Order: sequence, then C-alpha cells, then structure tokens
Amino acid sequence: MPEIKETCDQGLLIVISGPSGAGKGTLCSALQRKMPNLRYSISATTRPPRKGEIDGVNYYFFSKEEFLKKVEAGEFLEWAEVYGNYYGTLKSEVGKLLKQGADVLLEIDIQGAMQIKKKFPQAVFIFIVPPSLEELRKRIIKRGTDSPEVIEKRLRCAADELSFIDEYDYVVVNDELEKALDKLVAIITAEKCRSRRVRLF
Ligand SMILES: Nc1nc2c(ncn2[C@@H]2O[C@H](COP(=O)(O)OP(=O)(O)O)[C@@H](O)[C@H]2O)c(=O)[nH]1
Ligand SMILES: Nc1ncnc2c1ncn2[C@@H]1O[C@H](COP(=O)(O)OP(=O)(O)O)[C@@H](O)[C@H]1O
Repeated sequence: MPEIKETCDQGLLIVISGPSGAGKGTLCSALQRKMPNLRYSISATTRPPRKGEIDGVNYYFFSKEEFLKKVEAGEFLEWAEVYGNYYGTLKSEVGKLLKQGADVLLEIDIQGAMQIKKKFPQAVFIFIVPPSLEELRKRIIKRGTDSPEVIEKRLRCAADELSFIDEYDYVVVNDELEKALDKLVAIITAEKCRSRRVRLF
C-alpha cells in the first residue's frame, strides 16, 4: 500500500454567530490558541472602539463614509448593519489568510452568515448560544462595555436571533467555557477530516 498523506485543497472557512454576550469573542480567542492553523478574520466596522480595542487587531475601525466607499468598490465578501453600525468582512483579509493555507474563522452576525452561505455553501456554520437569557444578561452587564440602552437592544435581538439556529450546521451551548471549547475543537477537527475535503495520494 502506498504511503498515504492528507492534504486539503484550501483552508476551511468557519463561520461563528450568536447573540451578543454569548461568548463568541472569548471562545474565538481561546480556539486560536488551541488550533494554531486557525486564523481570525479581522472585520471592518463603523462602531467606535471599546476600551482596550486596537485598530487592525480587534477590528479595522472605519468612518461611515470610508466603509460605504468600500461597499461601493465591492471590497466586502459580506457586510451588514448590526445595532446601528456597519460591520463587514473584507475580501482582502480572507484572501490573505487562505493564501497562507490557514483555516479562517469569521465571527459575524446572522445576516452576514447567510450571505456567506450563498457564496460558500461548503463553509462550516456554528451557532453559539448562552445557557439562558438570564445568564446572557449577566454576562453583558459584567463585560461592562455597553450602556443600559444598548444592553436592552442586544437582549431584545437575542431572542429573535435564536430562531435562526436551524440555518447553522452546529449549535454549541457556552455554559462551561472549557467544555464549549472542546466541542468547537471537535467540530473543526471532524470537519477537516470529511472525505470531500481530503485528497489521498
Ligand atoms: N455581518 C458581520 N457581522 C459582524 C462582523 N464582525 C462582527 N460582526 C457582528 O456584529 C455584532 C456586534 O459585534 P460587536 O460590536 O463586536 O459586539 P459583540 O456582539 O459584543 O461581539 C456581533 O453579532 C458580531 O458577530 C462582520 O464582519 N460582518
Ligand atoms: N462560559 C462562560 N462562562 C462565564 N462567562 C463567560 C463565558 N464565556 C464568556 N463569558 C464572559 O461573558 C462576557 C461576554 O463574552 P464575549 O466573548 O465578549 O461575548 P460575545 O463576543 O459573544 O459578545 C465576557 O465578560 C466573557 O468574559
């Protein structure tokens, strides 16, 4: 029998969505430490930076004018308005990471995820949910980054967002962080082994 090597034509595109405060950011950071070939695609946004956020690290922070110019120029793979601000994935960002042979993690909202699903049905779609809406409220308050008005807006949206679960391939409940993380690693590991993604030679 010849030696068998595994190879993937291209990195995996992984899309993660979920209500604000569910723990997407926390899980994505931890996931990158566990899976070195996984790279986070830095999104563009018109939301003002939160304390400690750095341009080009957490987001590319643009003015509305700059953002809309890039929309006109067709520079986004997907974009959407979320809680009154624009957010989008730059084609250049994803292209750069895929060219490096990396698996690419998109942490984006449901509208953006549905745009990606149309363009890349082979991507993997994962929905992160909190154990309860009460726990979600506690987490958003504890994070301390949003005003009471914004918190209420995000919680109202959370209930609607949960109705999109069926559009996703996997659902991970982020109750205990380590367990949720283990599930994400298991999902990504299994997806990379799918026969249609692997060439044997
Ligand atoms: N469509 C789209 N949504 C994004 C993108 N980047 C972030 N988001 C989503 O925008 C929403 C608000 O993100 P953010 O302001 O960082 O606050 P968070 O909800 O606390 O993470 C979240 O649902 C993110 O998943 C993007 O590039 N495209
Ligand atoms: N499994 C967990 N248990 C308790 N707190 C968590 C858990 N996961 C995340 N958090 C906390 O909840 C808050 C929201 O998490 P964050 O990653 O910012 O959510 P998102 O990116 O989905 O808006 C943060 O303060 C984070 O430390």
